[in-house]
Amino acid sequence: MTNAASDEDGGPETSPAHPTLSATVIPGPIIVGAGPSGLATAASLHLLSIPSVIIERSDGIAHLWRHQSYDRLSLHLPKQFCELPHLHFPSHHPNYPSKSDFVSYLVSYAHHFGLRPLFQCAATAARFDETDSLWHVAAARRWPEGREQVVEFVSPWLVVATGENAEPVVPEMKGREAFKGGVLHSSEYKNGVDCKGKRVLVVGCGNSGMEMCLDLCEYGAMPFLSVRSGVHVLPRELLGISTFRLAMKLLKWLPVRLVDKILVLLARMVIGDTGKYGLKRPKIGPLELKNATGKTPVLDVGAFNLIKKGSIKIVSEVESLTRNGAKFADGREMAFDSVIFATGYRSNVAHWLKANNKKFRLLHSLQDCDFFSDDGKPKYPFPNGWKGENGLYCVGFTGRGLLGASIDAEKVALDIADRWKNL
Ligand SMILES: Cc1cc2nc3c(=O)[nH]c(=O)nc-3n(C[C@H](O)[C@H](O)[C@H](O)COP(=O)(O)OP(=O)(O)OC[C@H]3O[C@@H](n4cnc5c(N)ncnc54)[C@H](O)[C@@H]3O)c2cc1C
Ligand SMILES: NC(=O)C1=CN([C@@H]2O[C@H](COP(=O)(O)OP(=O)(O)OC[C@H]3O[C@@H](n4cnc5c(N)ncnc54)[C@H](OP(=O)(O)O)[C@@H]3O)[C@@H](O)[C@H]2O)C=CC1
Ligand SMILES: O=C(O)C(=O)Cc1c[nH]c2ccccc12
Repeated sequence: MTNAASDEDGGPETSPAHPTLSATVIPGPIIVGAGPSGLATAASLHLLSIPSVIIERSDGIAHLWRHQSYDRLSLHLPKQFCELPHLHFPSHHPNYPSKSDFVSYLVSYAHHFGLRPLFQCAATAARFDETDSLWHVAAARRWPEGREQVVEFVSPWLVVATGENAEPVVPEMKGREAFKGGVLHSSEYKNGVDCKGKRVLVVGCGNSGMEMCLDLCEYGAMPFLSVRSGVHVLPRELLGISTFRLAMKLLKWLPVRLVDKILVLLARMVIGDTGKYGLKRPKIGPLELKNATGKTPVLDVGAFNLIKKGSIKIVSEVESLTRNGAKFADGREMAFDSVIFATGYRSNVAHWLKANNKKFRLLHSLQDCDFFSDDGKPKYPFPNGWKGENGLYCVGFTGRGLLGASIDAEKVALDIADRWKNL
């Protein structure tokens, strides 16, 4: 077994830096997060014979996929672009695996590489101690009988794999307390079974917002999609092949701006002028925008057609919620039964990686951590955001989905292996 903390094997050792806190010295890297990124890193390390410990706040692997996504979710990219290093998807999985296919792939992946994360174990504070040159990660661990304990893990390496989508973002909105209907974030939406005949306002037109509107229509609800700024809508398939695959092929020969022009032109031929229906395209092309800001184009699986038919109604930015509904930036006011915020997610790194927390740094006169910005993402864009100083690594913050996470994971494992040999 390569992936278990030494407290399960031989009893904890006490760190000299914190005599009051019982600390577990990890014989390899500490990986925070058992999503695809953490699992991919641990598997890649395992193949290099390096043990690691994954700590995960949830009760199992891939929390986002098991608990924070809607029922109809499937991958928008073909499986070849979503697989983790060293293990293919089973051949019987469809080209675009469903959520449950993906979860079962991740479960087999963890099993295949003998990965056994410590569950119900949330990193609450991590810092590099210059006196012992080690990372100290404090975590809140909940035991099966419900007892909670603060534990500490100590290692020369810390791999941050908590994801770009760690916490739902719900914007503060005037009138929210007055609204008497239901309010959800997209991470809580499962399906539209309770929404038949209801007027539902969906705020945010990324992939989640668009696909929930499609789902709501199929359940007989009346969705209204609030759009704040531009968005690129591309059909999931163009010319009979996956749009993403086509883009990857074209990028081998052509610069990104030209590929973007081709994609937008083809999309216009296939689905028409999205701007005419209230979904204006940003000036920057879809791939260039994704690379620069992480903003993902919508890979449409049917919502746009319903927008054209008028089954999904586009409305402008929400100005405020009211007792019965919402007021919009264009002055209109409408009644709604419920509101779903499909307003995205954020990283939580700034809350627990203390070298990145300005207040903590000032209080303890710690050096500035140059690696993460205040939004909890690495300052250096792909492909340079995976390695910090003093054995700090970061996997899955490239703004490039699962493919980016896999690339990071392999780099991190090789780099740690290099240092491992020289210990
Ligand atoms: C609805 C949805 C669909 C998506 N579909 C695709 C797709 O089809 N293709 C694609 O390439 N990408 C997709 N993405 C992007 C997505 O970010 C990745 O697919 C993937 O889940 C990222 O993996 P990750 O391990 O980096 O992060 P996550 O999957 O978010 O995993 C991070 C893990 O860290 C844990 N964690 C967080 N904080 C702590 C803490 N303090 N202590 C301990 N554990 C912690 C979380 O519980 C979680 O299990 C999608 C994202 C969303 C939201
Ligand atoms: N099957 C798949 O592959 C799926 C993949 N995903 C992925 O998950 C990630 C998250 O997607 P998603 O949940 O859609 O989030 P996104 O971050 O992609 O989109 C958020 C949307 O909410 C809007 N928004 C944010 N804040 C506000 C605000 N204060 N007021 C009004 N509008 C606001 C944004 O508008 P603006 O542009 O103006 O900021 C944007 O339209 C993405 O990478 C996405 O591709 C999601 C669903 C399915
Ligand atoms: O769905 C996501 O969040 C992804 O990040 C997948 C993805 C990575 N690179 C892209 C480029 C265009 C569209 C989707 C993706």
